[in-house]
Amino acid sequence: MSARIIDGKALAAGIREDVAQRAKALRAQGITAGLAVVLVGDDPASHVYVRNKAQACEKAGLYSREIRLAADTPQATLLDVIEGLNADPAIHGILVQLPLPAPLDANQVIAAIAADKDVDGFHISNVGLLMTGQPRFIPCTPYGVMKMLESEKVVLRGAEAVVVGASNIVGKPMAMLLLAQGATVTLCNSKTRDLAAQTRRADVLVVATGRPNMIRSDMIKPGAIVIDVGINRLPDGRLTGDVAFDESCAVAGAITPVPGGVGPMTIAMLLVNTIEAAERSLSHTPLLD
Ligand SMILES: Nc1nc(=O)c2c([nH]1)NC[C@@H]1CN(c3ccc(C(=O)N[C@@H](CCC(=O)O)C(=O)O)cc3)C=[N+]21
Repeated sequence: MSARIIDGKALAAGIREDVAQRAKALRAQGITAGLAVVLVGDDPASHVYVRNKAQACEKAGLYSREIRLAADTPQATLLDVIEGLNADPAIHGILVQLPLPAPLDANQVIAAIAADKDVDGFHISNVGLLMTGQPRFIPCTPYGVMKMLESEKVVLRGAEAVVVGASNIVGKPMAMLLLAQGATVTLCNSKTRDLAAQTRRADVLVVATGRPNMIRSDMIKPGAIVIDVGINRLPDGRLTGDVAFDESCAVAGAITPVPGGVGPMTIAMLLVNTIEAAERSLSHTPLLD
């Protein structure tokens, strides 16, 4: 038996096509949806993601603006940049690439982003809305994972879902989304006593730890749906996930590859959130005074 490979790249392409249609309809009403990406410092991996995001915007007919700042940019300067984007009518979505170089305070920076332009869904008001079942912006990676599960017609109601990794960006919102669909959710962290005992119970296993190949085939329930959020660059330059892919294919029912799995979906959902923000701006245009 060999697992179905969930093609994130193909699914993302379809979603981006849909965004392109919506962008075209908005342009007909005089609005070009705009995304600002703020990149502080010169981490080479971050540059690759930022370039991918800009390309995806361009292909879908969105305006994108890149703001590159030096690694030693003061906190106050970064906050000023965000204030400017908050007030800029050409910008509907703002993304500040994380992690920020030390000693910048990411929590304070995220809090400064206008909640209705927070297309990452990281602002506490958006986190609170998600947690209480009134989502405004759903964080892109877990949102993309839900779209993959939907496309696979995975039944979440009553399913055992295990999420490994409890970050604000992936694990915690992932758990909330699975719970909202009726799954029984276990959220594991680096202190979990017997991780394998947890993962082996999972009908749906989502892994976001940043540790290459930490999930081995003997930690997977036969037939399980395995979603690998990890993107790790090995010393030889290749990318690998948090799940040992080849051996896990023999056990899982379906599995996402790396690359070509969750990564492209993250970018697609960023475009979805941006077009959503632009559409909302149309219906909430303040009256001139
Ligand atoms: N505020 C913020 N929001 C983010 O969404 C965010 C962030 N900060 N910081 C960094 C991470 C990482 N991230 C990726 C997005 C797409 C791919 C992607 O498209 N990956 C391709 C391969 C890319 C390659 O070849 O390196 C794939 O998996 O097939 C990867 C990583 C978004 N992030």
